[in-house]
Amino acid sequence: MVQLLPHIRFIVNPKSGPRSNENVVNRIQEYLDHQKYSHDVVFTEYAGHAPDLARQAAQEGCAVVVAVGGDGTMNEVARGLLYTDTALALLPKGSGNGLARHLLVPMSLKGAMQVINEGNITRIDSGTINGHAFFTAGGIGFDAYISSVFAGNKKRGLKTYVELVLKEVLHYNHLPVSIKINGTTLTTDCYVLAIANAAQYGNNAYIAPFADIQDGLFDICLVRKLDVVKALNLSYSMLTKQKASPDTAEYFKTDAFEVSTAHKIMYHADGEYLGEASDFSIKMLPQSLKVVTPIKRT
Ligand SMILES: Nc1ncnc2c1ncn2[C@@H]1O[C@H](COP(=O)(O)OP(=O)(O)OP(=O)(O)O)[C@@H](O)[C@H]1O
Repeated sequence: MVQLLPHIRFIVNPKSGPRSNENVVNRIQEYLDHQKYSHDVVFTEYAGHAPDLARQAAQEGCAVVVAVGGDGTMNEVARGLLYTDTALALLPKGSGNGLARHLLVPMSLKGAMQVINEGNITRIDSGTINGHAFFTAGGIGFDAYISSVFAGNKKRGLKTYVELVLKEVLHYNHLPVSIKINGTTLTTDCYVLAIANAAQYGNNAYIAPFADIQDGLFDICLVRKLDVVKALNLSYSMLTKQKASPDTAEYFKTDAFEVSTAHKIMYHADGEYLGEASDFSIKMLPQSLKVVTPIKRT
C-alpha cells in the first residue's frame, strides 16, 4: 500500500526580502526531508492573497503551511490557519521577523528548514483588535502611525524603519483615551498602547520582555506621554529586554479590554496599518494557532 506523507505547502511572498525567489525554491527543495514530507510551493499574487491560500491549504489537509516572508506574510498566512488542524511554520525573509524570533526559529533558511523537518508542533495564543487578528503585537497610537507611514514608503528594511521612528518620535502627539481594563476605567493620555502577544516587535526590540505566548494573556505597555528622556529610557529598555521605568511606561496583563476616545486614533496588527477608529475592542484567542517550533534542547 502506498503510504502518503504529510504535506507541507510553502506560501512565498515574492515581494518580501532580498533573496531571489528561485534561490528560495531551490533551497527548500535542497533542505526539506523528502523521506518525511511531500511539498509544494505557491506564490502570493497580491497583498491580501495569503489568507485565502492558507485556508485552502488547511481545507486540502496540509499538515503544515509555511509563511515565506516577513511579518506581513506571517500575519496573513496565520489568519488563514486560525482554529484549523494545520500548523504554521516560518521561513523568515523579512526585516523584523517578530514571531519567528519569539519562537526561536533561526533566521537562516537552512536553520529554519531544520525546524520544519523536526516538526515539533505546539499551540500559541493570538489576539484580535476590532476583529482583526494579530500574533506578535497590535497597537494604538505612535506604532500605528509609523506603520501607516512605512506602508507608503518604497524603501523597506530596518535602517529605513529606524530613520522613520527617529524623525517622527518627538512630533507625534499623545491623545486622551479611556481604557476599560481588569474591572477599572483608566482615563489617560496615550502616546502608544502596545498590545503584545509575543515579547518583541521584531529585530529583538522587546516591547513586553516577559510576554508568554501561551498564557492566554496580553502584555500591555502604555506610554502616556513621551519626551526625550522617556524615549531614551524606552529604547534602552526595549533593546536590553527590560521593562522601562514606571514614569515612562506602565504594564498590564489581561485577556480582553476596551479603549474609547473622542478622537480617532490609528491602529495596527503585526505592523500592518489598519486605519483609524475611536472605539476598540481587544480580545484574546487562547491556544488558537498550531505552530512548528524548534525542539527545545536543555
Ligand atoms: N504578491 C504580492 N505583491 C505585492 N504585495 C504582496 C504580495 N504578497 C504579499 N504582499 C504584501 O507584502 C507586504 C509585506 O510583506 P512582508 O511583511 O512579509 O515582507 P517585508 O516587508 O519584506 O518584511 P518586513 O515587514 O519584515 O520588513 C504584506 O503586507 C503583504 O500583504
